[in-house]
Amino acid sequence: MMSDNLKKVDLSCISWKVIKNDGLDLEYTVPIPRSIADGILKELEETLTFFTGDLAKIKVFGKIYPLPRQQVAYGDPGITYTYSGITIPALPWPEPVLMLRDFLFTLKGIKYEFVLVNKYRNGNDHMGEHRDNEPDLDPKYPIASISFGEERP
Ligand SMILES: O=C(O)CCC(=O)C(=O)O
Repeated sequence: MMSDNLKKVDLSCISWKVIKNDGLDLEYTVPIPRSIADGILKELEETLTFFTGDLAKIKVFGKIYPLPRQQVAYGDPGITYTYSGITIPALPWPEPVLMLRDFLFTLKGIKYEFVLVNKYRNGNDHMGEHRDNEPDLDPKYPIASISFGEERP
């Protein structure tokens, strides 16, 4: 399994960059070598299936829209996440997503209990500008984001 290779990532080479601004406190790094990252993306593509039906719709100012991206959520049993007028259930962790959770624990010492996966199929899929200020999020813990695939221009 390609995600097993995360255990081989040399953590001593990782350098973090920091961006601090009004209301922004961000640390970022590119810790996964391209060859490993591409394999993990392939494994994710082969493993994950995305929400359909009502779970693939959002409500903005009372109006219902189809999501302009694909989405699925995983987490510990019983967790749900409510945002933009929908409540999504956490499905059981698939193996490659668990490996990424373990990788984040190794990197930051935080054991995340939930993940929202967003897939942007092409240049039309997107995520609007937003604040992650949902009541379900615990402000004591930072949000972690891992991106795979193409760079956006
Ligand atoms: O896909 C991304 O990295 C952005 C995700 C995001 O902003 C969110 O899920 O709230």
